[in-house]
Amino acid sequence: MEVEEHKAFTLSEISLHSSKSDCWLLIHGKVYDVTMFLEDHPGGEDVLLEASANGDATNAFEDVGHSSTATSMLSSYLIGVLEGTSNSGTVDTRNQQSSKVVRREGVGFVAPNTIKGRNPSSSASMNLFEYLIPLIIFVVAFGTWYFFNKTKP
Ligand code: HEM
Repeated sequence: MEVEEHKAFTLSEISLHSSKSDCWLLIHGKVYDVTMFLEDHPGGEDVLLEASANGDATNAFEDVGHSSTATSMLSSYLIGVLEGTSNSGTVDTRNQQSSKVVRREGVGFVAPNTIKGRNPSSSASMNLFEYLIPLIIFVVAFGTWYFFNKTKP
């Protein structure tokens, strides 16, 4: 579909589509229908539904640090633009977003960029702790077992 054919939607109209059976996202002034993508999204459907309900999903999308593959996938879900936006979608409505946090079931509220492995500066130290702590536990447990078995009469 050519860009010129895209419909213009108002913010209130876009906000009506934030359910599992009908989910739209507003990213960089463009409107995407991600209903069919919910189940396939590597980050899970909850974050998409949450971002959809929050109004403008631009920050949520950008904060995750999506790959260029993810960004290029956007065009396949494009259905229109935000009213008052040029078709290049340059408007920035991010300040209208009610919240910058996303909810993952059972985990409470976490900022998208704190999700494991997505922040390159913290991922190195995260990995170190992930492996170091179990290793220390294992060494202590083995040492204790060895000590008691060796000192047995
Ligand atoms: C149409 C919009 C979207 C598309 C096409 C998309 C696509 C993708 C893709 C392909 C990945 C895999 C990693 C990568 O290639 O970057 C991903 C990961 C992720 N996405 Fe999205 N995404 C979209 C919107 C969003 C939004 C609005 C959020 C809100 C927070 C989000 C949150 C995440 C998270 C948290 C991950 C990381 C999963 C993990 O590594 O554990 N995505 N997304």
